[in-house]
Amino acid sequence: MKPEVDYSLYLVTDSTEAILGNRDLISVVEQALQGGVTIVQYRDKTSDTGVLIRIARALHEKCKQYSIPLIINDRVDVALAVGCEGVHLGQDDMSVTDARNILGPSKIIGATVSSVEEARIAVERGADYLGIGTLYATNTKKNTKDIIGIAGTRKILESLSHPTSSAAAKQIKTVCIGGINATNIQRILYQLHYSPFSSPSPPTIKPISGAAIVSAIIASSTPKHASSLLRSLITTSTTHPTFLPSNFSPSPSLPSPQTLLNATLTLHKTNPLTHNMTNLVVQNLAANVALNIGASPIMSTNGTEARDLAALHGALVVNMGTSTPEALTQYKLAIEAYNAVGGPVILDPVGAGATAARKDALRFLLGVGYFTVIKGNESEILEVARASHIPIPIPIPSSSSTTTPSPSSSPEQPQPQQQRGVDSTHTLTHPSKLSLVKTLASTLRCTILMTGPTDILSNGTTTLSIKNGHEYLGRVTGTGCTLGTTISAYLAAAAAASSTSSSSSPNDSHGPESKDEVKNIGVLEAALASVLHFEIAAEDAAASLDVKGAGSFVPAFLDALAAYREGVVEGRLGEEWLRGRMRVE
Ligand SMILES: Nc1ncnc2c1ncn2[C@@H]1O[C@H](COP(=O)(O)OP(=O)(O)OP(=O)(O)O)[C@@H](O)[C@H]1O
Ligand SMILES: Cc1ncsc1CCO
Repeated sequence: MKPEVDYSLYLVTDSTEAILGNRDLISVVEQALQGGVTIVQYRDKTSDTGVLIRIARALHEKCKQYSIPLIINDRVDVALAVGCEGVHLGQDDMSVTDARNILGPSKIIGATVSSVEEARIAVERGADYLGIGTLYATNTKKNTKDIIGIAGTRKILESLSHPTSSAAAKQIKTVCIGGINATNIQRILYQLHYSPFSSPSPPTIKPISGAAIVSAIIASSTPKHASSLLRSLITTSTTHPTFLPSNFSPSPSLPSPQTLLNATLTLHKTNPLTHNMTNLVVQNLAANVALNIGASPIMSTNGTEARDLAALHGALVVNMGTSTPEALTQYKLAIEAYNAVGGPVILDPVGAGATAARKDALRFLLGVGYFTVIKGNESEILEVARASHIPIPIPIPSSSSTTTPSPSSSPEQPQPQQQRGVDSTHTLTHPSKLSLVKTLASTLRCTILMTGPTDILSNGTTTLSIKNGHEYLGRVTGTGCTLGTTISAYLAAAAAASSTSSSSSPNDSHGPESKDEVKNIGVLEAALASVLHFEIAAEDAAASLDVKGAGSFVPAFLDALAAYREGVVEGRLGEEWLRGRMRVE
């Protein structure tokens, strides 16, 4: 009988100097077993057969003491010699069929796959589980060909659970591998719908069964502690992962005007901190926008103070506008600090499609942590989609546009234009934008806002088009960036209000009376409320008699942002008014 295996914390060993150092592998694995790894794979690509068998035998003895299965990488002969529970085969190793013939039906056979086709073949040949990857580049694996990210892994999981897939595909166990550690494991499992139970949720995707870890345990100076930390992170990831703000809930439909007004009242009442790691161009404007909407801004690019700031229940904006290699390490510290306490984090990948350095920076940041909201103009969101391995829609053919094919483009298909600076190109049809934003949101399990004359907002379930705003916004630099600040303030307020009693407030006002109303302000509601505050204020400012152009628009806009908040707080701007002003569908 094949043993029932718990794949949730799958340890893969590495005996190389860079990872294991001069420590004894058996003792490191024993500590990992004490910490709670649920399955062990002995992976050693260099030792001679005699050494492999000796170490495998010793590892098997230890694993048996903890009733944990031992799998041998590649070497079916070694697995046979020691009589352990199974083998793991790479694409260049013996085929699953041959291994099954040699080992028989009772042994566990796993296969590495990095595409839907490889997964299909491994299932057909009778593999028990799939090692899907590489998720992220690591020091030991930098080959970008195999790096498939969250979207590539999800594509494989989706194919396995497709209605037309075989029963074996639906039942097969799966683990993800590549660059997984304590800072990212919850986000990865969340984005891959980890479930210790086999019922798929949502039904379109088969949940991942576990995560394979190499250096986060083997290279750790305290493998027992590293393993037990990972184990507890896996366990809590099924209830509420730490990085999710407390008000996170997938909203089913268009939020009501009253909920949106409540979001503004909550912002006024909580006066939240908005921590901006933003570009040099917009520092001052962003701080002034924050003050006028009713938030408390701090502009800080020093990642070492992020933990202290994250404890103040604010939100973080990471804006790549003028970032440097050094800035990226500071962003990482800050994102980790906010993720650790469930503080909302907004990513604004400014100019992400313009240069190789920005493309790399975006890929780095997407691997660092969870973003509650990712906002950007069309070019920037297209680059987020590329970085997330999501197919790019075909742009509107334009005889006047000089399209620059991207490296991945097929010769026949026009590709969206290369972003020239921080400004956006406008090449997609509205339906393509809707579909892209929705797919991106559901793949990354976050909220995406694509700005432009019509903004598109989606949490993967509800997708909205927002037609408010004024063309002056497009003629003032950094309005997209300051919209990011505005969103952060609304998210922080909604998260703080949902986790504390609505009675504790620094400002007196007619705030939302019932705690339930506050609880209804999820991420989508807060994001929509912030966009409407920003854009209706822009419309009001542009209509002011003193405004003659983009220059005089800026001070009037700050005034209008404050006037909007005051109007809502004083009850002059109510439900009917907002219903008449919002152009959302
Ligand atoms: N023509 C327009 N009509 C109405 N609103 C607009 C128009 N152009 C931009 N906006 C609004 O301006 C804000 C910023 O969006 P935009 O797409 O210009 O951001 P961005 O390119 O990231 O800006 P920046 O890089 O200058 O910060 C959004 O609220 C958007 O709705
Ligand atoms: C102009 C500009 N350059 C880098 S950031 C920025 C502000 C608008 O995004």
